[in-house]
Amino acid sequence: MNWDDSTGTAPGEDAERLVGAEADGDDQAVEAALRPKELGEFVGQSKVREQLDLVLKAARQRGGTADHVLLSGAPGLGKTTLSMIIASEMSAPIRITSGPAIQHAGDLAAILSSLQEGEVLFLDEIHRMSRPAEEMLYMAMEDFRVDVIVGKGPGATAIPLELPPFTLVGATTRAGLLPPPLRDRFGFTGHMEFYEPEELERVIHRSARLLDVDTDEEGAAEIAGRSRGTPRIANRLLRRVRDYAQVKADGAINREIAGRALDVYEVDARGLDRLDRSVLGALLKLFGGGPVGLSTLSVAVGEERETVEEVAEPFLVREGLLARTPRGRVATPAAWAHLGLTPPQQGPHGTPGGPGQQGLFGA
Ligand SMILES: Nc1ncnc2c1ncn2[C@@H]1O[C@H](COP(=O)(O)OP(=O)(O)OP(=O)(O)O)[C@@H](O)[C@H]1O
Repeated sequence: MNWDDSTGTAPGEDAERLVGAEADGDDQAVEAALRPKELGEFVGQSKVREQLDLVLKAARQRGGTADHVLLSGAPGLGKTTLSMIIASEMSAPIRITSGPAIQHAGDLAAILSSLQEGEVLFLDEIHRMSRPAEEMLYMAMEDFRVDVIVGKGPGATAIPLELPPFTLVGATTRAGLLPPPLRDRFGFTGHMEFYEPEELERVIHRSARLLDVDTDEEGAAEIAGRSRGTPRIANRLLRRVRDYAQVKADGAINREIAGRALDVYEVDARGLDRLDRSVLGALLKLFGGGPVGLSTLSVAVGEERETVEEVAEPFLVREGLLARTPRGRVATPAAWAHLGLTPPQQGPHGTPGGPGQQGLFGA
């Protein structure tokens, strides 16, 4: 069986969902207020935190600039937050940009040449930078130098430009897409994992304090369980539950209020939303749990193939509810249990419905 642990999401579509991990406009305003400012305040990611703490302490003791840092992991796990903490721990200013914003090498040269000594340059979505900019970055990272090309064609000349030492913090959701020469130039790479429910509870309690919302232990646990391992989603759900508590109750959040609020928003106990449940529901009810081809499944739920594959499936796969196999999508026993359905009788070869079903629902 070919289990796929992809966590990539389609940025645009995911951002529109309450349980989407990408930031939406509403998040951006609040996130700044909720970001931890120091490494000690940053919840979870204990390995990355411990290792980064050493990198930063050592750099401070040497009175130098910290090594370049690469942070990889799914959206909303705290890469931007960590880059700001790196700058603050190094008492350095930070400049924030992203790969898609740097289309020409000249864009990058303009940023690099205006950096101050020790400054942190945060480059989000570093895997989406253009190739010429990427090549310029190699030299800047290694030698703190860039060649600025003046003129065009055969008369073009390269003018070397010295840069002050700086720390590049690159963030990527797809570390595998980075060319090895770029990856190798980072002194430290931290991989951000999804958060455990207890860690998300701490994030929620901290945010509730900052937002001045009364939340008890069980209320925080209820929200954490539906937050898909992601602090950004936890903070967003907390805000929606706060609204509900304010309008429908006395403003305080407990398990019952959190559960009722998130039921209104159609985020279930495991963090699945309407789209996830409709994909899973079709797989179980229409195709007996599969295997079924992606195209057939997409038509059945009335969604684009890409939406099912890139928006709904990664979380279903991660949760062990759906498997991508060479013969198509297959529901796991946990999927039947989650939707409260009984799987069909096991066939002689172990597949729900038996061998007669194989190949029935092609791509
Ligand atoms: N470890 C953490 N402790 C507390 N809050 C956190 C933590 N990680 C993230 N958050 C909160 O989650 C929100 C999203 O974090 P952040 O913007 O750093 O994620 P990101 O990984 O950079 O996302 P993207 O890849 O979409 O840019 C922020 O409001 C931040 O306060």
